[in-house]
Amino acid sequence: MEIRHATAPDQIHHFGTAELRARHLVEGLFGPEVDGVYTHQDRMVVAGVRPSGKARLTAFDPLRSEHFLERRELGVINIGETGTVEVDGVPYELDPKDCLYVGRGAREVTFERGTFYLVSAPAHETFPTTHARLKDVDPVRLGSAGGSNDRTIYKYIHLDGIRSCQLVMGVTVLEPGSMWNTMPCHTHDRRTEVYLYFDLPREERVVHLMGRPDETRNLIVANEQAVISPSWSVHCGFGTRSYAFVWAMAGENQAFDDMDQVAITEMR
Ligand SMILES: O=C(O)C(=O)C[C@H](O)C(=O)CO
Ligand SMILES: [Zn+2]
Repeated sequence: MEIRHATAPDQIHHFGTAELRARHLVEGLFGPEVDGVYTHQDRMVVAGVRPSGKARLTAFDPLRSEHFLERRELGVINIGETGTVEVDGVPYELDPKDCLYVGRGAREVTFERGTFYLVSAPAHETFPTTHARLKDVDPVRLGSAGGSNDRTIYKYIHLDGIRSCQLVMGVTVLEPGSMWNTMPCHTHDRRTEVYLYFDLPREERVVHLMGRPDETRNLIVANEQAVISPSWSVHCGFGTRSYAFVWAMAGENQAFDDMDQVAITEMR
């Protein structure tokens, strides 16, 4: 597991493309074993696995704990075909884009088939392990074809959905022909947010914008890559094709709407 330190807003104007990517872009998440990045931005763990047999969630060294979820909670989204996550002997069959929340204290978590994206944050309390299916979630339709941002937000882990200590997590799916996510954009100084882009054809890219609203930078992002956005950073993007993405947050509060909106005319 790779460790990444936090970035302060006054550092970003010194970054060239390579340093910006090294600090904020997460590539190569979906190997046969669970692996990923431990970021000091709100101490989130961003990981993934595309199991070839049965893959196990282990206690990586940066955690210094007996098992991964000893002091943490976990959100899992299946971005591939149907697969199984087993938690302490209980199997959960996740269809494409389904979510599983795993509460603090679970000891043995395994993955079979499917392609699983994992986000974890420190937890002070145990909430029940819960499976939520895409088809059972109330979709929130936003944007318009005219704005090239006609999209549907599926909120899974949030104050009115699956309860958690810190994690807030869901999936946004763009309609064919719509390219913009999260525009107009926002920051939320209370939370770090990580986007994982998926369902994007191999040759296509998302131009992801980050940085302070008045000093943005871009990352060119491929399918199944994630971007870590510090609390002070905007996070939005434009695809060369439609795509979906998983958004996940942790930090001070869990109010989804607690956003500091940025007018398009204020962006630089
Ligand atoms: O398409 C969108 O807009 C989003 O999905 C926005 C994210 O959910 C987000 O940034 C929440 O803070
Ligand atoms: Zn956000």
